[in-house]
Amino acid sequence: MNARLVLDGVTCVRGGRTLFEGLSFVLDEGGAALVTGPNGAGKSSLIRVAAGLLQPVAGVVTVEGERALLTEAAALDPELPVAKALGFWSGLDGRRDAAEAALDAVGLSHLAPVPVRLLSTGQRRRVGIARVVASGAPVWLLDEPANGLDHAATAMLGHLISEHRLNGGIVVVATHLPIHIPGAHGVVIGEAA
Ligand SMILES: Nc1ncnc2c1ncn2[C@@H]1O[C@H](COP(=O)(O)OP(=O)(O)OP(=O)(O)O)[C@@H](O)[C@H]1O
Repeated sequence: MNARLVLDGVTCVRGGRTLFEGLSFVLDEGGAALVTGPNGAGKSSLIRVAAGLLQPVAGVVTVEGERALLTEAAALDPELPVAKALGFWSGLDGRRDAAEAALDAVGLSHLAPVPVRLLSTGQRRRVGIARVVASGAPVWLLDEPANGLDHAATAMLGHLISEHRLNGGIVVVATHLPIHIPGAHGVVIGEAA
């Protein structure tokens, strides 16, 4: 996988408050960053900056490779069966066949025919993770990926992240839950106001 993510002197201001200032790090193939900090510190904002959805007031974000974003909003049609909702996205990515394998990777093949609206919180999050896996994108940007996951599903997430990195992918994880990501670059965002 050809992947690289560089933040160079990035400063983010929201609602008139500086969330982080002059933040720099480089992730090459197989690299990971673990973003931690209290509620409201700016973890989600950093993910959005890395995704190109939020413009920093200073600094530059450089990305090589496609990005896949996981946020609270699963962006899955609630009325569609899980397999179809997932297939919609992987189809857009030109990888329709990847949906089935990704659903299997998160242990939810049995839910393929079930409408998204009937999923539990943790199941919905796992389908969101499957969407990231199915995308084939080398740069994963995961905002609170372990929210709603039980112990086994959190372990599964750790395994998927390890596998992705072994394949040369990059992962940025913002979390307030303990997730062990070996060798991850630690990014601690300052105290909440
Ligand atoms: N659209 C916005 N306009 C102005 N301020 C915003 C906006 N979105 C978020 N903020 C503020 O930016 C700050 C950082 O929010 P962010 O969601 O990045 O924090 P976080 O570290 O992810 O928090 P949490 O752990 O609670 O999810 C908060 O004070 C929040 O109120």
